[in-house]
Amino acid sequence: KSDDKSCAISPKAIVSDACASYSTLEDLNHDVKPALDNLTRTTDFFSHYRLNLFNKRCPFWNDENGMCGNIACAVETLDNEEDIPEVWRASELGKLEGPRAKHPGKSVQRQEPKRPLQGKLGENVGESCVVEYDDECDDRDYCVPDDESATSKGDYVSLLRNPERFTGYAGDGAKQVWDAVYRENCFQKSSFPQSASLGETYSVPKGPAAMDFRAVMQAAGRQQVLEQQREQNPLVPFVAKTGLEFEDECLEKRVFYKVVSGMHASISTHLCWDFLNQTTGQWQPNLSCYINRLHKFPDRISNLYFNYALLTRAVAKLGPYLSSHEEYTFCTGDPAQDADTRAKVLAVTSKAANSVPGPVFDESLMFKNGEGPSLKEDFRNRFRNVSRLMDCVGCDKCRLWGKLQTAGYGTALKVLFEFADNDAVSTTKTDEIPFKLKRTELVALFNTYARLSSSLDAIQKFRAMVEESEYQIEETENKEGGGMHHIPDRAKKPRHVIVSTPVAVDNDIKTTAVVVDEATKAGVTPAPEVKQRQQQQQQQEQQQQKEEEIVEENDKDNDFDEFRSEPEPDRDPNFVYKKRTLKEEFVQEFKLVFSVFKMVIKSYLRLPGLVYEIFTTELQRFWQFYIGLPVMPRTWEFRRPSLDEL
Ligand SMILES: Cc1cc2nc3c(=O)[nH]c(=O)nc-3n(C[C@H](O)[C@H](O)[C@H](O)COP(=O)(O)OP(=O)(O)OC[C@H]3O[C@@H](n4cnc5c(N)ncnc54)[C@H](O)[C@@H]3O)c2cc1C
Repeated sequence: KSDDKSCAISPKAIVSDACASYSTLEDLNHDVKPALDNLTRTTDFFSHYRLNLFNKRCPFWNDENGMCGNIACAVETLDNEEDIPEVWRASELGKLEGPRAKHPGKSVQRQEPKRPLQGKLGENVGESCVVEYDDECDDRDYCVPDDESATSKGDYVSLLRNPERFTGYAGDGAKQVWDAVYRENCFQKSSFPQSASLGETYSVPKGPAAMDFRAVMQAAGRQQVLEQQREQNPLVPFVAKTGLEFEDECLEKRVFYKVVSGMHASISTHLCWDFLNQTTGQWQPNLSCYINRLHKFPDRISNLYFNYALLTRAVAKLGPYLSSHEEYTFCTGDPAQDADTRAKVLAVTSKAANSVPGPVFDESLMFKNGEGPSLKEDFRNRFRNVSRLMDCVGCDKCRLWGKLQTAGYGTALKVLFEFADNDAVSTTKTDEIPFKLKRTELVALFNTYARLSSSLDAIQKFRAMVEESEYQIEETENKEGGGMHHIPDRAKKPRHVIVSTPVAVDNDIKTTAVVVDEATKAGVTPAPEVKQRQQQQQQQEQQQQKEEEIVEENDKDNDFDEFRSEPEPDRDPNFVYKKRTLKEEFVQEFKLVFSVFKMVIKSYLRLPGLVYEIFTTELQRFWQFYIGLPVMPRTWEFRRPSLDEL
C-alpha cells in the first residue's frame, strides 16, 4: 500500500495497491522494454510456446450451444461480414499462423536430442531451446498446466508469427467469457475451495459464516434457474452472482480483480493499437477504440499499471534464482544459445530489480490475516478457473494469448506467494526453483511482462494522440470563433467527452465534423456512428443553405417591394398623412394589378422547375428511406397564398 513503509518508491503512489506512481513505472518500462523485447523477439526459447490449443473443451458450458467455438457468436463485428474481403474477416484474422509442431514422444527426444521436432518449426530454430522436457505438475500452480488431462501434449507455436492484435472476436461469445472471468472474483470471508459460481458441485464449506453460506446457497438456486432459462434462451448468463460481490473488499480480492481487469485492459490496448480497418484493410492505431475502452476508464488503466508493478516484482524476484543456478538450462543441445538466452534473461531481471530503489509491489501484505491459508487456496482455485475459462475463447489467436497471459500471471503469483524471498537465496528452498518453474511458465511469465510493457508504451502514445487531437480541436474552434478573444462555448466543455462519443456529438453539431477531420488527419478511423452523424449534419447544413437561397431569391423577386418602400404610418415616424388625388389612386391600383399579373406569369414560368425540384428531392428522400439512411426533411410545402402580400 502506498502509505506502508515497505513501499520504498513513492509516498504519493497513484497506482493503488502497488507501491509505485505511474511515472515511476513508465520510467522503469523505458529502461526495461528494450531488454525485454530483445529477449522475447530474438531467442528461440522465449519466442515459442507450447500449449494445448485445440484438444480441450470448454469445461463450463457446452461448446455446441453456440457460446464458444461457434463462429456465429464468436466473431462478427461488422453487420455483414460477406461485404469485406475474406482475409480481413474475423474468422481469418483469428486463425493461427506459421508452422506448428507436435510435442515429440520420449523416444524421439532421446534419439534426436538436438532436433526433437525434426525441423517442423523451421530449419533455423534451436529445437532444444523449444521443447519442454519436464512435464511434472506442481500443486502450487496458479494456472492449469497445459498438458493436464489432455490426450495430446499440445503444439509448439511461434509467438512472433501470431502477434496479439485485433482479430474481430467480439459479441456474445467474448462477453460470456469476460463475464465468467469477473464472476470468479467472489471471495468469501471463510473461503471454501470450490468456485461458488461456475456450476461445480459445492463441497461442504469449512465453518462458513451463516450469512455467507446462505448467500452462496441462494446463488446456487439462482444458478439452477439460469440453467433452465438457458435451455430456452442461450444468451442467458452462465453464472449467478453469489451476492457477495460487493462485500469483503480485502486486499486479496482487490488484487484478484485488478489482475483480471489489468489483463483485460492490456488485451484491449493491443487490439486498439494494432487495429485492422476492415473496410480499407489498413492496420493502424484506432484512437476512438482506445478512448471508448480505456481512456474513459482510468481504473482499467490503473489496473494495467498495477499488473506491470506485480510482474516487475515477480521477474525481479526470479533474477537471483536464475543467476544462482547455473544448471538451469535453457537450451540443452546448444551451449552458445543457452548462454545467450541466459544473458538476455538476466538483463531483464536485473533491470527490473535495479531500476527502482525498492519493490514496486509488496506481496508480503497479502494473506496475512487469520484466514491466510484458506484464502490463499480460494485465490488459487479461482485463478485456476480463470485459466480453464480460456478454453472457452472462440478464436485461436485470442485463446493463445489468453492462455499464455493467464499462465504468465499464474507464474507471477506462484513466484510471489510460493517461493522464498530474495533474502533466502542461500536457503535450501531455493534449490527447488529452477526445477519447479517449467519452460512454459518462464516463457509465459516473460511474454506476459513484455505484453504489459508494450501496453504501457501504447497507452503513453495514445495519451499523446488524445492530447494532440484536443489541442487541434481547440485551435480550430479558436480560429472559427475569431481568434483568442472569443472562446466558443464548446471549447469550454470537457473535451475528452467531445472527441469520440456520439452522445456528446448530439449536443454539438459542428464538433462531429471537426472530430472526424481531426481523426482522419491523425490516421485514425472514426467510429461508424460518428461518420453517419457527420453525413447527417452535412445534409442538414446543405438543406438549410438551400432554404436560405430560396428565401433570398423570393425576396429578390418580390414585386411588392416598391410598395414596401413607400412610407407607412406605423413604421415611419416622419410620415404625414396626405389624401391621394384620383390620378394617384389610379396609378396605384394599376401598379398593383400589373404586379399581380407579373407574379402570376412568373409563377407559371417557374412551375416546371419547381415540379422538377420537388420530384427530384422526393426521389432522393425515397432513396434514403429505401437504403435505411436518415431521411432529410422536405424542402417544399403547400401554402395558401397570403392576401397580405398584396
Ligand atoms: C481471453 C480473451 C482474449 C481476447 N483476445 C483478443 C485479441 O487478441 N484480439 C481481439 O481483437 N479481441 C480479443 N478478445 C475480444 C476482446 O477482448 C473483446 O471482448 C471484444 O473486442 C469486444 O469488446 P467489447 O467492447 O464488447 O467489450 P469487452 O472487452 O468484451 O468487455 C466486456 C465488458 O467488460 C467490462 N470491461 C471491459 N474492459 C474492462 C476492464 N479492463 N476491466 C474491467 N471491466 C472491463 C465492460 O463492462 C465491458 O462491457 C479477447 C477476448 C477474450 C475473452
